[in-house]
Amino acid sequence: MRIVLCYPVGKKHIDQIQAAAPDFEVVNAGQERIDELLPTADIFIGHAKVPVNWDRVLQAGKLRWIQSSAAGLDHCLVPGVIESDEIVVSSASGLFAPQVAEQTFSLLFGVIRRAPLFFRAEAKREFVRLPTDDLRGKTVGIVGLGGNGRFLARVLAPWDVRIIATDFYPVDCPAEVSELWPADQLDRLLGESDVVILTLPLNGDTKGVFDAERFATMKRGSYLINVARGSVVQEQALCEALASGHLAGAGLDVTEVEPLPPESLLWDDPKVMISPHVGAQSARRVDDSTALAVINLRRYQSGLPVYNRVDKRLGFPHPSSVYRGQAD
Ligand SMILES: NC(=O)c1ccc[n+]([C@@H]2O[C@H](COP(=O)([O-])OP(=O)(O)OC[C@H]3O[C@@H](n4cnc5c(N)ncnc54)[C@H](O)[C@@H]3O)[C@@H](O)[C@H]2O)c1
Ligand SMILES: O=C(O)[C@H](O)CO
Repeated sequence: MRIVLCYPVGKKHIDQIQAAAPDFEVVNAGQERIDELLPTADIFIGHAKVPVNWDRVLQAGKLRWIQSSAAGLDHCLVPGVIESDEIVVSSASGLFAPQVAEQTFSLLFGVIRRAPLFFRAEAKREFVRLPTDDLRGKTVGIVGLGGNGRFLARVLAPWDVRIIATDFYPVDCPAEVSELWPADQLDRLLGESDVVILTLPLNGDTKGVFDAERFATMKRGSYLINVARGSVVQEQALCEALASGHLAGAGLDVTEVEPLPPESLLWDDPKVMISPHVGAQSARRVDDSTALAVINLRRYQSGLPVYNRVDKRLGFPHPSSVYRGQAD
């Protein structure tokens, strides 16, 4: 039986996985050999950034479990995997919440404190003083109160903001959140928020949901921060909402196409701050992904349900499955 890995593991991580699954052969495919080796895997741990021939994987009929090293599963939830009764999929939901919050803060404060304009002036050695906005007292709407959204709510609270949120499972409202509504109350959230932060998954229901109508529903002068997936937003509509002045700014860690094409209007807009999908990045990312994989490997082999098991049609875990650092 074979475990195929595809994330930037070192010897330490491979040893940890091997120790947790002594009956398995552990093979580190990396991005270079993932397409070739995935059909031979019983278990896949990782995150393929390169195209994979999933038909070949499904025809081989070996794969039983995917432990993603990413929170977003859009890379592996192809129709054959979704329809399979045999393949379990679990995610890294919430695992990178502190880093995603740091990235959200740098975009959020960057945009409201006009960092893109100041950086442009700085590059020209110009000392340009312009009025800036501030966060205190504003209403922040978090769309998707999972691992990332909840962490953000906690760390935003000291700014005396009113935090409202929507979630697919609107249960267990944290103390920092004034109102938690079901996902279908998105327009209500948009109409009340000065800052909207996207922390929801990309799936059939959420693709392109931020269209011209949604932007028109947002408050005039509000900000959009997207640290989820670029395709949740229709970028043309976003550009128009910014150009008309309806939106005061946007901070984007993710874009519809990555890398963002050179011709995109977003590059030139001084109200926009862009980062190259680095929200989950940190030196400890691989350690954290491996720690969850090891916990789940032990559970999987003992017949216990793995943490962060996703509903494959939705692409995210039920709250009861979420790993919150429980001791095993
Ligand atoms: N920028 C980055 O580097 C980065 C890093 C991690 C995650 N992400 C993205 O952010 C998403 C969230 O990450 P997470 O770790 O918090 O995942 P998570 O699974 O813990 O949280 C997602 C939450 O969104 C909710 N949700 C689902 N559909 C919704 C809808 N239509 N409206 C409102 N809420 C909805 C779910 O119920 C869940 O609580 C991931 O799916 C991934 O695509 C991006
Ligand atoms: O989903 C995630 O974990 C990040 O976006 C990296 O893929």
